Amino acid sequence: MADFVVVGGGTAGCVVARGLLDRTDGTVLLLEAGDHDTNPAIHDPLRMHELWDSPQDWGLRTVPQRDAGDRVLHLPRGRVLGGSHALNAMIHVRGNPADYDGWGQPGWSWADVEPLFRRIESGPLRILREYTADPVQDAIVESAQRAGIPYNPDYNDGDQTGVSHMQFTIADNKRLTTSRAYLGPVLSHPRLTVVTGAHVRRLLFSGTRCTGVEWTTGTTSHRAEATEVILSAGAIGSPHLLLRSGIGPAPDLAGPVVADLPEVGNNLQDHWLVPTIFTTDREVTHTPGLPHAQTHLFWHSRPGLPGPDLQPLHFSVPLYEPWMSGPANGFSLMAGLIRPRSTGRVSLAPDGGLLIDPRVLSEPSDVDALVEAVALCREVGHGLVGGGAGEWGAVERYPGRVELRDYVRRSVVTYHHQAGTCAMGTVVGPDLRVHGVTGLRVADASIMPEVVSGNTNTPTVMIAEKAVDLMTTQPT
Ligand SMILES: Cc1cc2nc3c(=O)[nH]c(=O)nc-3n(C[C@H](O)[C@H](O)[C@H](O)COP(=O)(O)OP(=O)(O)OC[C@H]3O[C@@H](n4cnc5c(N)ncnc54)[C@H](O)[C@@H]3O)c2cc1C
Repeated sequence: MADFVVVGGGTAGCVVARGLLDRTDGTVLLLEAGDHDTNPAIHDPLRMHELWDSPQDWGLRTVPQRDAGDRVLHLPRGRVLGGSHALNAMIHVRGNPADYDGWGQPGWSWADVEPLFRRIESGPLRILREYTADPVQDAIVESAQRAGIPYNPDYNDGDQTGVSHMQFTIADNKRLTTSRAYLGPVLSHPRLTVVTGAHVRRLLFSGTRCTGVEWTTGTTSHRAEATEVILSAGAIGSPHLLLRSGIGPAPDLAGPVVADLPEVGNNLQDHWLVPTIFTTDREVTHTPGLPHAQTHLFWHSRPGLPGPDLQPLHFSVPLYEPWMSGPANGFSLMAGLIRPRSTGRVSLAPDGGLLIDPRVLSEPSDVDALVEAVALCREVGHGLVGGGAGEWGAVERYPGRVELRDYVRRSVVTYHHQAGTCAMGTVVGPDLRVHGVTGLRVADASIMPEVVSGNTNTPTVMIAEKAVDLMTTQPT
C-alpha cells in the first residue's frame, strides 16, 4: 500500500513525485511504461530527430484526417522517464497571461500561477537564455525585423509579441528534463519506488473510490493500492486510462460505468505547423549544445485578436515531409498556429486501444490563419534571398508556386502540444479531482481547458507544481 501512486513519469509525473516526497511524509510509487533515459540521443539537443519512432516514442498515429488530405499523422509522445520532455525541442514558454485568466478556474488566473513559473525557473529547471545562435538564426531575426516585426528580448515577461531568441530547458549543453532535474536527485529516496516498464492498464475502484492501479511488466500483472492516485499519463494516456477504467461517456464505455463523464477524451486540442523551406548557397552551421530551432516569433493572423495566434518557429535545417525532396543545406520557417478553433477527440477502439482524431483543420478559420502564417514565413525567408543578408543565397523550395490553402491541407503536421482531454471544469475540478469519484486526480497537459498560446511543457510543469500545492493543502 502506497500513500500516493503516480501514473506516468513524464514532464508532470516527475514533478509531482518529487513534490510529494519533499512536502509530505508519504510513500510514493511512480509507474512509468518506458525505461530510464539512457539513450544518448535524448541528452544531445542536436539529436532529437533520432527519437521519433524510437523505443522512447509511443509512436501514436491519428485516424485519417479528412481535412488534411486524409493523411494519418504521427504524434510522437515520450515513453521514457522524462516523458515527452525527453523528446521535445526544449523551448521554454510560459504562455500568454490571458490564457490562464481565460480558463476562468478559481486559483488558476495569471496572478495565481505566475509565482509558480518563477518558482520553476529559479528552482530545479534552470533556463538557458544566453547563447550564441547559429548564424542563419540571427539572419532570420534581422529579416523579420525588416519585415516590421519588433525584436522582443523576453517573450516570457508578459508580452509575447515580436521575434525572439528562444529560451531553453538546457543545462551544460544537455537537455534538462523534469526527470533529470526533479526525479534524478531523489531516485534512491527511501519513500520513493520507481518502476519502469510498468504499463498501467486500469484504475481500481471500490464503488466510486479509486483504490489503486493495475499494471503489467511484460506478461506479468501487478496491483498496488493507494490512498490517492495521480494520473500524469499525458493528454492521450490519461483519458485513455479513464476510459478503460469506466470513467467517460457511459454509452462508449465497454465495462461497468464508474462515473458517467461525457467530456473525457473530448476537447482534444493541439497546435499545428506548416513547413516553408528554403535552401541556401552558404553552408548553414550548427552550434553544439543547441537544438535546430533557436528563434521564433509571436504574431497575429489578423487585426483585433486579443493575443498572438501565430508562432512561426525557425529551424536551421530543411524539414522535408516524406513527399518532399531537396538539398540538405538550408532552413525551415515552420508556420505555427497556436489559437486553433478545431478540436477533436480521443476515444476507445473496440479492442480497448485508442482512436485519436484531432480533426485538424475542420474549422476553415484555422486554414485562413495558417495561410497568413505561411505568407509571413515566406516574407521573412525571402529576406535571405537577396539584398543585405543576400550572401545566404536562399531559394524557396516549399511551398513554391502552389495554391496555399491546398498546400496547408497537404503539409500540416502537429506542433506536439496536445491538451484538453480531461479538462478542468468538465472532467476535473480546480482541485484536479476527477468529478464523481474520490481518491483520484489528474495532473498533466490534459487538464488545460484551452491549450495555452505557446509551447506546453513549462505550463505542464506549472500544473504539476500546482497539483502538489493542492494535494498538500487539501489532502484526500
Ligand atoms: C516532439 C515534441 C516536441 C515538443 N517540443 C516542445 C518544446 O520545445 N517546448 C514545449 O514547451 N513543449 C514541447 N512539446 C510538448 C511537451 O513536451 C508536452 O506538452 C509535455 O511533455 C506534456 O507533459 P505531460 O506530463 O502531460 O505528458 P508526458 O510528458 O508525455 O508524460 C506522460 C508519461 O506517462 C507515461 N504513460 C502514458 N501512459 C502510461 C501508462 N498507461 N502506464 C504507464 N505510463 C504511462 C508516458 O510514457 C510518459 O512518460 C513537445 C512534444 C513533443 C512530443
